[in-house]
Amino acid sequence: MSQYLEGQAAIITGGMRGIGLGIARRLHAAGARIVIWDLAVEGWDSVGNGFEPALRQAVDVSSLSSVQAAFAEVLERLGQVDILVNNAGINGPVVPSWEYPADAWDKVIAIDLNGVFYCCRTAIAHMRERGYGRIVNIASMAGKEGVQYISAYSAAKAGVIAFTKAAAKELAQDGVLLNCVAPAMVETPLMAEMTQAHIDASKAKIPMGRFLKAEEIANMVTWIAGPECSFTTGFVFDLSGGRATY
Ligand SMILES: NC(=O)c1ccc[n+]([C@@H]2O[C@H](COP(=O)([O-])OP(=O)(O)OC[C@H]3O[C@@H](n4cnc5c(N)ncnc54)[C@H](O)[C@@H]3O)[C@@H](O)[C@H]2O)c1
Ligand SMILES: CC(C)C1=CC=C(C(=O)O)[C@@H](O)[C@H]1O
Repeated sequence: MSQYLEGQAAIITGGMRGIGLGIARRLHAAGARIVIWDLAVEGWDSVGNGFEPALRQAVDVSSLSSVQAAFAEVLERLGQVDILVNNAGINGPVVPSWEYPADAWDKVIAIDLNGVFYCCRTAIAHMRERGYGRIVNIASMAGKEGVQYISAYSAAKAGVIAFTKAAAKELAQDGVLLNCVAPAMVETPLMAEMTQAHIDASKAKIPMGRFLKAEEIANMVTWIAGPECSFTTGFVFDLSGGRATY
C-alpha cells in the first residue's frame, strides 16, 4: 500500500526545531520529500531527528527575495511543490501594548504575518499552474482570542487566520487549498520566551489540563496537507484541549 504523501514535495518553514521539526518528521514518515527552510540550517542531526531532508535552505521568510530565490531552487532540485507549511514564527516582547517598542512590533509582523504572505504568494503561483497544492499555516490560539502582553504576536496570528480565509476563497476552484491550525501552548523554546505567569495562565485555560505536544500538531497537519483533505479550505483547525469550542 502506498504512503499517504508518497513522492510529494513539502516545504516546512522554521523546520530546524520545535513544532516545525515535528511536522517535517511526520510528513517524511508519510512519504513526502522534505525541504527545510530556516534562518540557519547547519548542524542538522539526521540520527537525532530521525530522517534526512531532501533539501535544507537558509531562508529568511520576512524577505520576499530570499523566499523567491529558495523556491526557485526547490523547483530546480525537486521539480514541484505540493505542500507548504508556514510554521516559522517569533514571539517578541511580553509587555503591555502601550509600551510595545515599535521596531519590535514591526519585526513580529514582518516574520509572523508578512512571512506567511510572502511564502504563500510565491508558492501559489506554482500550485495554481499545477492545479494542486495544500498550504497549512500555523496560527495560534492567541490569534483567535488575543492574549494580553503579546499584542503583536496576537495581531499577526489573527492576520494569518484572516489571510488564509481570504486566499482560500480566491483559490477554491484551483485545486489549491489553504487552512490554518490554531494550537494552544507547546513546550518549545518559543514558549520559554513567555513569563511563567503567562504560561501558567495559558495552561489553566485548557480543560484537558496539559500542554499540547508537537506530535499532535504534526498528526493533524499531515492529514490537512494531503489529498484526503479535499473539501475543507479557509478553515481554522483548533488544537486547544477543549479551550476553544467555537
Ligand atoms: N510553542 C507554542 O506554544 C506555539 C503555540 C501555538 C503556535 N505556535 C506557532 O508555531 C510555530 C513554531 O513555533 P515553535 O514553538 O516551534 O517555535 P521555535 O522558536 O521553537 O521554532 C521556530 C523556528 O522558526 C525559525 N525562524 C524564526 N524566524 C525565522 C525567519 N525570519 N525565517 C525563517 N525561519 C525563522 C527559528 O529559527 C526556529 O527554528 C510558530 O509560528 C509559533 O507561533 C507555537
Ligand atoms: C508565544 C507563543 C508561545 C504562544 C503564546 C500564547 C499562546 C496561547 O495559547 O495563549 C500559545 O498558543 C502560543 O502561540
